[in-house]
Amino acid sequence: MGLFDSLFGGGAKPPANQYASVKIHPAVDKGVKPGSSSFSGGTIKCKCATDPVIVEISAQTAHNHACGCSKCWKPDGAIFSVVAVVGRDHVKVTANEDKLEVVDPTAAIQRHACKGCGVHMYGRIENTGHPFHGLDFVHTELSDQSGWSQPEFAAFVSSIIETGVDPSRMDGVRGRLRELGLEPYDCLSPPLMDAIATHVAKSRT
Ligand SMILES: N[C@@H](CCC(=O)N[C@@H](CSCO)C(=O)NCC(=O)O)C(=O)O
Ligand SMILES: [Zn+2]
Ligand SMILES: [Zn+2]
Repeated sequence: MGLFDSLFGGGAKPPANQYASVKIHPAVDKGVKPGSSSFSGGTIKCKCATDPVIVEISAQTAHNHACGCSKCWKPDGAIFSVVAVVGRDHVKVTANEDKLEVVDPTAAIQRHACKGCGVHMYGRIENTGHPFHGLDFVHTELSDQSGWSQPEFAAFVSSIIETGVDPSRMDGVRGRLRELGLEPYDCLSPPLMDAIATHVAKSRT
């Protein structure tokens, strides 16, 4: 055994990017880009080559995360979406609003999608009793600006199986998420789950 191994316990050290071949989403696959604390918003645009839908977001986003659920919009080939929240008063459609339709009016989050390209431009909660009422869900990868808040964790990870990922791939997926610093959870992160439970507890009293 060499000096290094005798000092540090021996055994092979795993490479830092052991799971780099596992693709999560183009916005994080090369590493998570930090947001900017001085950033205060910008615009997002759908993928239509002509007459794109444009949405102005006049604030920094929060709680950005990779989401494995079946309902959030994902770019082609991605197994996760990347989605953040922002106060609904800071979200304004500024071009081609007539191209938007609600994907599923019965869902808690009403996702307004472009009829031309299918991209979800914003998800809004209309139920005033919902813990996240007042927050809209947006995909900041649709923006040309940089500085948006960075993804912090991965939510609804087990849900990727519902949209076709083979269960045998889950160790690799969770391994890659951890390498990227996106702690994987099968629902939301503990602070968000606590916020939901606090809301429920208060609404019972
Ligand atoms: N296994 C389900 C989970 C769907 C789900 O509950 N998604 C969450 C998170 S979306 C953004 O983080 C949610 O709040 N959904 C409410 C809604 O979509 O209206 C699945 O994969 O479908
Ligand atoms: Zn479009
Ligand atoms: Zn989701």
